[in-house]
Amino acid sequence: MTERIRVIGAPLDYGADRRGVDMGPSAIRYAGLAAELASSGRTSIDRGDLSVPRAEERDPDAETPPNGSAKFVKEVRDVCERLSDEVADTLASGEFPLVLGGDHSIAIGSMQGSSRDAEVGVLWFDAHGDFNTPETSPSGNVHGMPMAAALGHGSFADTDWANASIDPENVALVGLRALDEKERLAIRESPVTAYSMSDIDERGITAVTEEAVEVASTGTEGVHTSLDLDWLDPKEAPGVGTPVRGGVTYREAHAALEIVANSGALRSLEVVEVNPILDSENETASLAVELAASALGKRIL
Ligand SMILES: NC(=[NH2+])NCCC[C@H](N)C(=O)O
Ligand SMILES: [Mn+2]
Ligand SMILES: [Mn+2]
Repeated sequence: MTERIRVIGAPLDYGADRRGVDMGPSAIRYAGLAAELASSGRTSIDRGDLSVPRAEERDPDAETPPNGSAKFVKEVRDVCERLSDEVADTLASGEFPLVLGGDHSIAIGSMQGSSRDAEVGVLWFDAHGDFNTPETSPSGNVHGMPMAAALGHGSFADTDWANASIDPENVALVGLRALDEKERLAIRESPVTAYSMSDIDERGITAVTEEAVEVASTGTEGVHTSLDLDWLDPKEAPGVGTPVRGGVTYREAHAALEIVANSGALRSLEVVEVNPILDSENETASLAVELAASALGKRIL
């Protein structure tokens, strides 16, 4: 991996209930992203943040979405369309897209942009499946829907902004431990491969991640990796909006992302759900920086 990294901030918080995740990109930069990328032997350029309308400027009509079950879908769509273009442009310029969230709904734009001109698989490191549709979601929050959106499930089937050309056979979800009832059924019925925390307990992080990389990369031109910081145990990553105990440890997370780097298949990366308001002295943002560096080739020796 020698391409220059293009850092793209997507300070979106319309997909989640808890405010503050819009400050994620700043917190991640403040935690030393540029220096860490440089110390990984990578050159990078920071394109700043995509503009996101402030909550205070929200269109009051947008709070009542047409189907009543995906909140602020208009705002999410607007940002995801611009993010998709930026990611596609980055790849077309021969650069590597590193997207900083923002809540996880931005993954809809990242996945669409990354898969626009290539067969792409997805590695999804998350406590959650994010496999709800507007029809199944108990919360209406779009950050619980991006994987289903990219695969064109439910009412996302009729949209052109959400649907990405990703084969579910090349999707691997890793570290699941909090699923809603209908979401769980949808994952079981889908051809995606899902590894729960129980699989990690039984087989270890190395075996699970190696297999997940295989699933995501076989027959593709590269893999988009989406890292939700709530994948880690809340003791390591307290600054997230939807913490779930029983997550992976600090070392397991690094081990997994080093395997991703070693595969040589990484095409685009995003780190999401860092919420500095809920964090303790920016430690979750620092973790996001470290883990991004591991995924991008940083090694101890
Ligand atoms: N990206 C996330 N943190 N997603 C959490 C989703 C939580 C829950 N499953 C929901 O759909 O509302
Ligand atoms: Mn999550
Ligand atoms: Mn998520």
